[in-house]
Amino acid sequence: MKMVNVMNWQQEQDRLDLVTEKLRSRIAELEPEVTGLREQVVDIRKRFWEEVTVNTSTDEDFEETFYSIKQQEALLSERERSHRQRVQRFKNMKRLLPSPYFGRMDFQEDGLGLSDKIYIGVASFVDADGVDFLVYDWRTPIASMYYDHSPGPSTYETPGGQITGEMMLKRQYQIRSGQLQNVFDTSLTIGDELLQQVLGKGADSQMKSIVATIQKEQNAIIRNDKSRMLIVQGAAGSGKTSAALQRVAYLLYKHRDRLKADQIVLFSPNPMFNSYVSTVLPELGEENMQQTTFQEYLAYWLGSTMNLEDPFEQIEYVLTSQSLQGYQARLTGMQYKASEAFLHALQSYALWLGKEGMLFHSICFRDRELITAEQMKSQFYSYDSSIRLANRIALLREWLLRELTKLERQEMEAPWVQDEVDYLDNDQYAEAYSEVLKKYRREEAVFDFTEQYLEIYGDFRIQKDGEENVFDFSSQEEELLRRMIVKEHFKPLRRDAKRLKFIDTIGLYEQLFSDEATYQKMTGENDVPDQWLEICKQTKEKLSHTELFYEDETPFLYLKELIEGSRTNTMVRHLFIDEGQDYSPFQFAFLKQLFPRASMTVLGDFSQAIFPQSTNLQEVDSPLIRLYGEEETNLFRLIRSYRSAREIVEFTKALLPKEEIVPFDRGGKKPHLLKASNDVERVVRIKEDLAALMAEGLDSIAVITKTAAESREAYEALLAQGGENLRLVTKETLTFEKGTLIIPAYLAKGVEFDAVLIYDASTQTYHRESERKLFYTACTRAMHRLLLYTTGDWSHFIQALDASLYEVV
Ligand SMILES: Nc1ncnc2c1ncn2[C@@H]1O[C@H](COP(=O)(O)OP(=O)(O)OP(=O)(O)O)[C@@H](O)[C@H]1O
Repeated sequence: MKMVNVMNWQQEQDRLDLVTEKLRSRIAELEPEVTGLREQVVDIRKRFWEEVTVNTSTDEDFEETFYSIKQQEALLSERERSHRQRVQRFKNMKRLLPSPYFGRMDFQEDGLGLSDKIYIGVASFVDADGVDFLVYDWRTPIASMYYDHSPGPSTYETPGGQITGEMMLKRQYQIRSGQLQNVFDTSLTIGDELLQQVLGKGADSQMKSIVATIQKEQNAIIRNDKSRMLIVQGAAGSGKTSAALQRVAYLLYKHRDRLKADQIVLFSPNPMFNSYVSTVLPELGEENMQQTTFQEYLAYWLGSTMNLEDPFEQIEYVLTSQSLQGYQARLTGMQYKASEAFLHALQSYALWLGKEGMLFHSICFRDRELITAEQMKSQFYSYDSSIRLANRIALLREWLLRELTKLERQEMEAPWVQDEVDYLDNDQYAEAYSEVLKKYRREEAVFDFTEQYLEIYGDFRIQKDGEENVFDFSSQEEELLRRMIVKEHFKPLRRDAKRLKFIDTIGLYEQLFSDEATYQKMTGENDVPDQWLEICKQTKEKLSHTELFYEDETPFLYLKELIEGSRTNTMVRHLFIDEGQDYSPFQFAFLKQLFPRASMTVLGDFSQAIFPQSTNLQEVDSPLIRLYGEEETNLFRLIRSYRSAREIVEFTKALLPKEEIVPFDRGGKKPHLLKASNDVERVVRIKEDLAALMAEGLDSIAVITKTAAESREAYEALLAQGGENLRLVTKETLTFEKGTLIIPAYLAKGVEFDAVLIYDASTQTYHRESERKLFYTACTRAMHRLLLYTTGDWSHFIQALDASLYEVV
């Protein structure tokens, strides 16, 4: 690091003052205009019809009116567009004002004499002449050089080709309220002083933008716009989430004329994470993308008819139910149901169903089968087998609706209808009649009804004209009423038919889990997993209660869509999947199908794969690479870890077999190991440590446990010892707040804390190889301090470490 000398400092402050002044005066200049524009637009809207001549008496007049309206419309939308742009510019200037830029580079382009001073900030600011860029937006092509190069020969890409030249100077600034706080000149060997400062700070309840200190390897990810699929395998704390959010902002800028924030979707690991990252984009002056979780999607489509297990219940089972019967089979089932093999099995199964084996629910009415499952089946297989399954289902639906209409007509004669009519006393009768009338007028059946009514009313008139007393008004009215009654009763049948409820999806999914030979016949799959029959038994047992295991939910929905026709969302253009290692190959294939027009960015860390259905992101034959093919896929690896102090990274890195992770050089304290002789002593110790950490100024602390039950136990034990201001985090927790949290490791994914206390690092708790990654994930949440506790023997993951990596206290 080299601090700039006093003379340069003064020059920089003078330049800053100048830019600040220009910003101020432009803001003052624009303010009335921006407000004026808004009023103008409102005004045009209000007077829209006053301004157009509405005259349609002749063709010519009509044409004139038409053009007059068109003209008004064009004027209005032009005003609106320019209004929007101006407001955006105005907002950008206001955002720039306190800290107009964070970087500068002096660049001499080859072949040009003078070097340019390029200042970089969160938005562009052009001088009044409209030519001179006082500040460049960090997303402009030239600004890329700032992140990619140190002083020396440099290049950057523009739409017109590559520009080369010499970077003479690279400078970083910290500016607050228009005052220079720090100025650093950087070079390759000196490193990133600003980053040192930023990383030394405390954790926040909201993620921050990293725009001022984006690293070269992150910049490549942020700006890569070439491939359909971008995969980032990055160590814990290497900035995957940060880079993803910067990438969203970059894409919104680069494609601002055609891409809107709601065309980008981020899949997050849990709802709390949504709140954690929600301020980054607004901080960068962009609107937030859509955020969701995969579970939310499943719940939307399946939640109303089935009881769904969520991924956290699934992981609790994996972590706590080893001793239960059938545990191993369920685990094997989880893996199989997550695989591409099972996806292919379902595809083949759907083809098989095209020929035989479809299952339907009979349509029943008043304890009678109106249309039997067998009738539907034979109707279904009477359609040409070359028609796609989903299209044949659509044909069957049409057929059913027609059949229902016929049956409805027949049903009018049924005695129960007459009973129902008779049952009405006079008042009720009149009331029901007018109710029925009103209702049918309101609803879609109105045309249908009017037709019927006219039919009857017409008859009445004809008869009335001819023979005065023959007409029996009440019998006609009764007939109408009978029709209405039947129609009302048939409504749910029609609605269910429209919604394809006649397909026995549960039965079809259940049917798959038959003995090996049948499974092979239906799917063509020769390999079934071990303990197949036990897997079948468990799955069926769950289905019999209209429940689904988490691992069955995506396959179930997929099968449903293979039969009914798949849903697609063509509006979404970019999909971001964070914690990508926790999604199954099956889920990825599903997402690809769901968003056919979207590019995908998948970020993850296989070392943090804590769910049994995980996907390895970077293996040569990873299903993820196969998803769009190698040609369409770019794989990036991030190995530098920014989150934790060096000592913590060295400790956590050693927990993994051979993971390449390079700590960012920020010193701290070694992890502390504390062994207590019993639970009470441990909790008392934790309470004291919490107080000491807070006294050090660390205000975001997490006590991390393995399971939800352990979290509750820790929470209660701490409360019993007089612990204060503790917050127990469960899967229902929606917001992320500062303070002291008690949280299971799987919910702490993706977030970070000043200090992490591992509540129980004993060998009983972290023992199995599959728990190594969970333990690693928990420890890597720590930025500045990591403390581990036990009352028994240390986990053998710790025992295997070199003693120099920690301090026993
Ligand atoms: N270039 C950078 N400049 C400043 N801070 C950075 C940079 N890159 C990463 N960080 C910081 O490092 C921390 C970890 O970043 P982030 O959460 O994005 O990592 P991650 O790879 O998603 O981590 P994990 O997989 O462990 O959840 C954050 O505090 C982030 O602000």
